[in-house]
Amino acid sequence: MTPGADSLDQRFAEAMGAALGPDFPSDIVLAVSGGGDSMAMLTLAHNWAHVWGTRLWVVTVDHGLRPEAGNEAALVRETCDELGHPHTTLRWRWDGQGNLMDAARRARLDLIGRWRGGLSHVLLAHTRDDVAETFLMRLARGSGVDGLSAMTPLREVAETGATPLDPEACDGARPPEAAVPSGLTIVRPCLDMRRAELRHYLRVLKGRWVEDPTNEDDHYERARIRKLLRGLEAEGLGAETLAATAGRMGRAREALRARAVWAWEQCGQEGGAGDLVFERDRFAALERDTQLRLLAAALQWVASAEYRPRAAALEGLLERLLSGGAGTLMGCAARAERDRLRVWREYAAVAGTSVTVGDTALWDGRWRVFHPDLRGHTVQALGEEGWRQAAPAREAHVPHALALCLPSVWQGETLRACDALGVGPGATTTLEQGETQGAGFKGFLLSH
Ligand SMILES: Nc1ncnc2c1ncn2[C@@H]1O[C@H](COP(=O)(O)OP(=O)(O)OP(=O)(O)O)[C@@H](O)[C@H]1O
Repeated sequence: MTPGADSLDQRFAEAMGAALGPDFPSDIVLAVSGGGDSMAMLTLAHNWAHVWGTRLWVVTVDHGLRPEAGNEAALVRETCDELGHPHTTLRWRWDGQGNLMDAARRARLDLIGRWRGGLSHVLLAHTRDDVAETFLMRLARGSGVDGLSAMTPLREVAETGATPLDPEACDGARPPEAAVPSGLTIVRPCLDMRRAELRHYLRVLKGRWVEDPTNEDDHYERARIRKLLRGLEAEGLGAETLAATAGRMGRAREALRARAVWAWEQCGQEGGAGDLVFERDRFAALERDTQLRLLAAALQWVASAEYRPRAAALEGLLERLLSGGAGTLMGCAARAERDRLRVWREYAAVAGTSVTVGDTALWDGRWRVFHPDLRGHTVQALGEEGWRQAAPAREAHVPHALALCLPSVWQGETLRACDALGVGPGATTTLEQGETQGAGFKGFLLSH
């Protein structure tokens, strides 16, 4: 039996309470596409916010992918006007790069992150059906424990960077900036609800929503998976079972992650050039999953890469290291040294990349270079030429291969500074890998 509207309001309030704890933020962002799930969430959040005196900021991203997208944004706006919440439409256009659905999801979060001002919480309307579908999709792709883990009701996400939002892309109100910038937390209060329950809720309340035709279009993997799921449901392997399995995978992942963090504390260390070092004997004594997990995370951290390396390539590199060899993967170099294993950035992967001193952009996705005296000069890898020019002033003992990939400041052809080597005017280069924000490799391990 489908539960009635009251019980869904109750469950929503409980989910919010569990996710936020006793200190509710005064203002919250709601990402609403106009589809059934998020339109139901809008009504649930409206009822909830009314009780708690919370202000809701509703945002719709118009991906410009379908002619109806503008109408969907208009429907959300109308509903917000009726309910008395500010609504904003953010516009995005695909540049044709990468997988469209993936790019749209990324762009959505990025745009909302830049628009949100000082607000820290964004509500998404993922349901238990989404958990089951994602599980099936990942299963079909051959994912391991990490990929099969269920989404969580609360997730801190990577800082979206300081690129300002283009005012042309924003139609509507913008939340004010906070005195102290905060991280971004995604809240999924509908994660224990079924899509059918949310639609029923909207029908009972005579709420409106738009059915996205791509949800039934077999060109999209998501649509095919939904069909497959309906078939499996008929055979007794329903969304509930799959979602529960995904939940168990999440717990398994937590346990494996905790072991990797423990192992890192036992045998790992950050080097002085953005590299990572493991004590060879202790690393060799770890169980295979922990070794793979540490090596994968090390490569990801050093390369600032969003994705884990492919399993086969990772296994190959691990074998080479364990047998005393070396290799490269994902723009990183790794080698066994006398009593250590080291992973560092491969020079070839950063040669030619540059930012300007004082830019908000990080160099190589993780170095912040700030020199008040050298503003406007170029940041790039040290390379052979920099190594040669630095020779008279080189202080620190950084091996040649590692030094090549160090960020350094250039004025034309002349090396002006390289902090790790003690060259130039003072240490103002910091490792600030986006989402770990100074928490270092341990912070990265904890969040991956
Ligand atoms: N264009 C968009 N603008 C704002 N928020 C969005 C948009 N698309 C998705 N979202 C948010 O992300 C959540 C998950 O996105 P997904 O594409 O998986 O949604 P869905 O299952 O189709 O849900 P809905 O029926 O609400 O569109 C949505 O429930 C919604 O909160």
